[in-house]
Amino acid sequence: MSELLVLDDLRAGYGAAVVIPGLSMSLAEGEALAVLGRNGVGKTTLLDSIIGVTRHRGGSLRLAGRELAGLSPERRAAAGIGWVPQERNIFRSLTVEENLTATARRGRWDLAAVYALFPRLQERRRNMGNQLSGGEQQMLAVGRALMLNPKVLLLDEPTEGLAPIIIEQLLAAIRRINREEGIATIIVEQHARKVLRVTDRALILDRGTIVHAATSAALLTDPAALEAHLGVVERRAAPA
Ligand SMILES: Nc1ncnc2c1ncn2[C@@H]1O[C@H](COP(=O)(O)OP(=O)(O)OP(=O)(O)O)[C@@H](O)[C@H]1O
Repeated sequence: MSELLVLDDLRAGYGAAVVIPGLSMSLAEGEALAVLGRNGVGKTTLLDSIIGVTRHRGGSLRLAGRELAGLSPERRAAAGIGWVPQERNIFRSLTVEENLTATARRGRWDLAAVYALFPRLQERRRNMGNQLSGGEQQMLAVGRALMLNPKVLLLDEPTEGLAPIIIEQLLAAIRRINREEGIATIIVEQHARKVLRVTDRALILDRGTIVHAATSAALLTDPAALEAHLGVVERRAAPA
Protein backbone atom coordinates (compact mmCIF):
# COMPACT_ATOMS: atom_id res chain seq x y z
CA MET A 1 0.00 0.00 0.00
CA SER A 2 1.36 3.44 -0.85
CA GLU A 3 1.32 6.29 1.63
CA LEU A 4 -1.57 8.71 1.20
CA LEU A 5 -1.21 11.08 4.14
CA VAL A 6 2.19 11.71 5.69
CA LEU A 7 2.86 13.93 8.72
CA ASP A 8 6.51 14.70 9.35
CA ASP A 9 7.46 16.33 12.65
CA LEU A 10 4.21 18.29 12.62
CA ARG A 11 4.04 20.97 15.30
CA ALA A 12 0.79 22.78 15.98
CA GLY A 13 -1.40 24.34 18.64
CA TYR A 14 -3.67 27.22 19.49
CA GLY A 15 -2.29 30.73 19.97
CA ALA A 16 0.83 30.47 22.11
CA ALA A 17 0.04 26.91 23.22
CA VAL A 18 1.82 24.08 21.39
CA VAL A 19 -0.43 21.01 21.74
CA ILE A 20 1.30 18.79 19.15
CA PRO A 21 5.03 19.20 19.84
CA GLY A 22 6.31 17.19 16.85
CA LEU A 23 4.33 14.26 15.47
CA SER A 24 5.18 11.95 12.59
CA MET A 25 2.77 9.37 11.20
CA SER A 26 1.42 8.10 7.94
CA LEU A 27 -1.77 6.65 6.57
CA ALA A 28 -1.74 4.29 3.61
CA GLU A 29 -4.25 4.23 0.76
CA GLY A 30 -7.36 2.41 1.98
CA GLU A 31 -6.14 2.12 5.56
CA ALA A 32 -8.25 2.71 8.68
CA LEU A 33 -6.42 4.19 11.67
CA ALA A 34 -7.74 4.62 15.21
CA VAL A 35 -6.38 7.55 17.24
CA LEU A 36 -6.93 6.88 20.93
CA GLY A 37 -6.01 8.54 24.19
CA ARG A 38 -7.47 9.95 27.36
CA ASN A 39 -9.31 13.26 27.45
CA GLY A 40 -7.32 16.32 26.50
CA VAL A 41 -4.26 14.56 25.02
CA GLY A 42 -4.58 16.27 21.63
CA LYS A 43 -6.64 13.90 19.47
CA THR A 44 -8.98 16.60 18.22
CA THR A 45 -6.04 18.96 17.82
CA LEU A 46 -4.38 16.40 15.55
CA LEU A 47 -7.46 16.26 13.31
CA ASP A 48 -7.81 20.05 13.48
CA SER A 49 -4.19 20.36 12.34
CA ILE A 50 -4.87 18.12 9.34
CA ILE A 51 -7.96 20.10 8.32
CA GLY A 52 -6.06 23.33 8.90
CA VAL A 53 -7.70 25.19 11.77
CA THR A 54 -4.83 25.14 14.27
CA ARG A 55 -1.75 27.32 14.33
CA HIS A 56 0.93 25.62 12.26
CA ARG A 57 4.32 25.78 14.03
CA GLY A 58 6.42 23.63 11.74
CA GLY A 59 6.89 20.31 10.03
CA SER A 60 4.99 19.07 7.02
CA LEU A 61 1.84 17.25 6.09
CA ARG A 62 1.40 15.86 2.62
CA LEU A 63 -1.64 14.35 0.96
CA ALA A 64 -0.82 12.22 -2.07
CA GLY A 65 2.55 13.98 -2.20
CA ARG A 66 1.11 17.50 -2.05
CA GLU A 67 2.13 19.76 0.84
CA LEU A 68 -0.91 21.02 2.72
CA ALA A 69 0.80 23.15 5.39
CA GLY A 70 -0.05 26.78 4.69
CA LEU A 71 -3.22 25.94 2.76
CA SER A 72 -6.61 27.16 4.03
CA PRO A 73 -9.15 24.62 5.32
CA GLU A 74 -11.17 25.16 2.10
CA ARG A 75 -8.16 24.35 -0.09
CA ARG A 76 -7.42 21.27 2.01
CA ALA A 77 -11.02 20.09 1.66
CA ALA A 78 -10.76 20.60 -2.10
CA ALA A 79 -7.50 18.61 -2.07
CA GLY A 80 -9.33 15.65 -0.52
CA ILE A 81 -9.49 16.05 3.26
CA GLY A 82 -12.98 15.05 4.44
CA TRP A 83 -13.97 15.89 8.01
CA VAL A 84 -16.78 14.83 10.32
CA PRO A 85 -16.55 17.21 13.29
CA GLN A 86 -17.25 16.18 16.87
CA GLU A 87 -20.08 18.75 16.99
CA ARG A 88 -21.48 17.44 13.66
CA ASN A 89 -22.23 21.03 12.57
CA ILE A 90 -25.49 20.19 10.82
CA PHE A 91 -27.25 23.16 9.20
CA ARG A 92 -30.32 23.18 11.41
CA SER A 93 -32.56 25.20 9.12
CA LEU A 94 -31.78 23.19 5.97
CA THR A 95 -33.36 19.85 5.07
CA VAL A 96 -31.36 16.63 5.14
CA GLU A 97 -31.08 16.75 1.37
CA GLU A 98 -30.00 20.39 1.37
CA ASN A 99 -27.38 19.61 4.02
CA LEU A 100 -26.01 16.89 1.76
CA THR A 101 -25.94 18.92 -1.44
CA ALA A 102 -24.89 22.33 -0.03
CA THR A 103 -21.18 21.60 -0.23
CA ALA A 104 -21.12 18.57 -2.56
CA ARG A 105 -18.50 17.94 -5.22
CA ARG A 106 -18.92 15.61 -8.19
CA GLY A 107 -17.69 12.07 -7.87
CA ARG A 108 -18.58 8.56 -6.81
CA TRP A 109 -20.48 9.83 -3.77
CA ASP A 110 -23.77 11.41 -4.75
CA LEU A 111 -27.20 11.44 -3.12
CA ALA A 112 -28.03 7.94 -4.36
CA ALA A 113 -24.82 6.50 -2.92
CA VAL A 114 -25.27 8.22 0.45
CA TYR A 115 -28.89 7.08 0.65
CA ALA A 116 -27.86 3.53 -0.19
CA LEU A 117 -25.40 3.67 2.72
CA PHE A 118 -27.87 5.34 5.09
CA PRO A 119 -31.47 4.49 4.04
CA ARG A 120 -32.66 6.39 7.12
CA LEU A 121 -31.42 9.65 5.58
CA GLN A 122 -33.54 9.04 2.49
CA GLU A 123 -36.60 8.53 4.67
CA ARG A 124 -35.81 11.78 6.45
CA ARG A 125 -34.66 13.73 3.39
CA ARG A 126 -37.28 16.47 3.72
CA ASN A 127 -36.85 16.89 7.47
CA MET A 128 -34.93 19.87 8.78
CA GLY A 129 -31.56 19.45 10.47
CA ASN A 130 -33.03 20.41 13.84
CA GLN A 131 -35.61 17.58 13.65
CA LEU A 132 -33.05 14.79 13.60
CA SER A 133 -31.99 12.41 16.37
CA GLY A 134 -28.34 12.29 17.38
CA GLY A 135 -27.76 9.17 15.30
CA GLU A 136 -29.40 10.71 12.23
CA GLN A 137 -27.32 13.85 12.66
CA GLN A 138 -24.17 11.76 12.76
CA MET A 139 -25.19 9.84 9.61
CA LEU A 140 -25.85 13.18 7.95
CA ALA A 141 -22.46 14.52 9.00
CA VAL A 142 -20.76 11.43 7.52
CA GLY A 143 -22.90 11.60 4.36
CA ARG A 144 -22.11 15.28 3.88
CA ALA A 145 -18.38 14.62 4.21
CA LEU A 146 -18.66 11.81 1.64
CA MET A 147 -20.47 14.12 -0.78
CA LEU A 148 -17.21 16.11 -0.97
CA ASN A 149 -15.67 12.93 -2.41
CA PRO A 150 -12.62 12.99 -0.15
CA LYS A 151 -9.41 10.97 -0.42
CA VAL A 152 -9.28 10.62 3.36
CA LEU A 153 -12.07 10.80 5.90
CA LEU A 154 -11.41 12.14 9.41
CA LEU A 155 -13.99 11.30 12.07
CA ASP A 156 -13.88 12.98 15.47
CA GLU A 157 -15.59 10.84 18.12
CA PRO A 158 -18.40 9.76 15.80
CA THR A 159 -20.10 7.56 18.39
CA GLU A 160 -20.23 10.16 21.17
CA GLY A 161 -23.62 10.34 22.87
CA LEU A 162 -25.24 7.64 20.70
CA ALA A 163 -27.17 4.56 21.83
CA PRO A 164 -25.30 1.22 21.55
CA ILE A 165 -27.38 -0.05 18.61
CA ILE A 166 -26.83 3.18 16.68
CA ILE A 167 -23.09 2.97 17.42
CA GLU A 168 -23.01 -0.52 15.89
CA GLN A 169 -24.86 0.67 12.77
CA LEU A 170 -22.60 3.68 12.39
CA LEU A 171 -19.39 1.68 12.82
CA ALA A 172 -20.67 -0.86 10.29
CA ALA A 173 -21.23 1.97 7.79
CA ILE A 174 -17.76 3.39 8.49
CA ARG A 175 -16.28 -0.07 7.96
CA ARG A 176 -18.11 -0.31 4.64
CA ILE A 177 -16.86 3.09 3.52
CA ASN A 178 -13.33 1.99 4.31
CA ARG A 179 -13.28 -1.69 3.34
CA GLU A 180 -15.63 -1.69 0.35
CA GLU A 181 -15.13 1.82 -0.97
CA GLY A 182 -11.45 2.00 -0.06
CA ILE A 183 -11.55 5.43 1.56
CA ALA A 184 -8.66 5.90 3.97
CA THR A 185 -10.03 6.78 7.39
CA ILE A 186 -8.81 8.20 10.68
CA ILE A 187 -11.17 7.76 13.64
CA VAL A 188 -10.66 9.53 16.95
CA GLU A 189 -12.57 7.61 19.60
CA GLN A 190 -13.20 7.09 23.29
CA HIS A 191 -14.70 3.63 22.77
CA ALA A 192 -11.36 1.92 22.17
CA ARG A 193 -12.57 -1.65 21.84
CA LYS A 194 -15.36 -0.83 19.42
CA VAL A 195 -13.16 1.20 17.11
CA LEU A 196 -10.31 -1.30 17.19
CA ARG A 197 -12.66 -3.82 15.58
CA VAL A 198 -13.15 -1.63 12.50
CA THR A 199 -9.60 -0.31 12.03
CA ASP A 200 -6.29 -1.74 10.84
CA ARG A 201 -3.91 0.16 13.09
CA ALA A 202 -4.03 2.28 16.21
CA LEU A 203 -2.02 5.13 17.70
CA ILE A 204 -2.34 6.18 21.32
CA LEU A 205 -1.54 9.80 22.13
CA ASP A 206 -0.44 11.42 25.35
CA ARG A 207 0.36 15.13 25.51
CA GLY A 208 0.32 15.40 21.75
CA THR A 209 2.85 12.60 21.32
CA ILE A 210 2.45 9.02 20.08
CA VAL A 211 3.11 6.80 23.11
CA HIS A 212 1.97 3.49 21.62
CA ALA A 213 1.48 2.20 18.07
CA ALA A 214 0.20 -1.25 17.14
CA THR A 215 -2.09 -3.08 14.81
CA SER A 216 -5.67 -2.87 16.04
CA ALA A 217 -5.81 -6.66 16.35
CA ALA A 218 -2.70 -6.68 18.56
CA LEU A 219 -3.98 -3.85 20.77
CA LEU A 220 -7.34 -5.57 21.21
CA THR A 221 -5.55 -8.52 22.78
CA ASP A 222 -3.16 -6.39 24.87
CA PRO A 223 -5.09 -5.50 28.03
CA ALA A 224 -1.94 -4.21 29.70
CA ALA A 225 -1.43 -1.55 27.01
CA LEU A 226 -5.13 -0.65 27.00
CA GLU A 227 -5.14 -0.24 30.74
CA ALA A 228 -1.81 1.59 30.96
CA HIS A 229 -2.56 4.14 28.27
CA LEU A 230 -6.34 4.38 28.23
CA GLY A 231 -7.50 3.14 31.61
CA VAL A 232 -9.59 0.46 29.89
CA VAL A 233 -9.97 -2.36 32.38
CA GLU A 234 -10.55 -5.88 31.13
CA ARG A 235 -14.05 -7.10 31.89
CA ARG A 236 -13.95 -10.55 33.41
CA ALA A 237 -16.58 -13.11 32.59
CA ALA A 238 -19.12 -13.49 35.38
CA PRO A 239 -18.70 -16.74 37.32
CA ALA A 240 -21.07 -19.47 36.16
N1 LIG B 1 -9.45 26.07 20.77
C1 LIG B 1 -8.52 25.84 21.71
N2 LIG B 1 -7.77 26.84 22.20
C2 LIG B 1 -6.81 26.60 23.14
N3 LIG B 1 -6.51 25.38 23.63
C3 LIG B 1 -7.23 24.35 23.17
C4 LIG B 1 -8.27 24.52 22.20
N4 LIG B 1 -8.79 23.28 21.94
C5 LIG B 1 -8.13 22.42 22.73
N5 LIG B 1 -7.19 23.05 23.46
C6 LIG B 1 -6.26 22.41 24.41
O1 LIG B 1 -5.48 21.48 23.71
C7 LIG B 1 -5.28 20.30 24.49
C8 LIG B 1 -5.74 19.09 23.71
O2 LIG B 1 -7.15 19.15 23.50
P1 LIG B 1 -7.89 18.21 22.47
O3 LIG B 1 -9.31 18.67 22.40
O4 LIG B 1 -7.12 18.13 21.21
O5 LIG B 1 -7.81 16.81 23.22
P2 LIG B 1 -8.61 15.48 22.94
O6 LIG B 1 -7.63 14.39 23.12
O7 LIG B 1 -9.34 15.56 21.65
O8 LIG B 1 -9.64 15.47 24.16
P3 LIG B 1 -11.17 15.07 24.25
O9 LIG B 1 -11.20 13.59 24.19
O10 LIG B 1 -11.56 15.61 25.59
O11 LIG B 1 -11.88 15.74 23.10
C9 LIG B 1 -6.03 20.51 25.79
O12 LIG B 1 -5.12 20.92 26.76
C10 LIG B 1 -7.01 21.60 25.46
O13 LIG B 1 -7.29 22.39 26.60
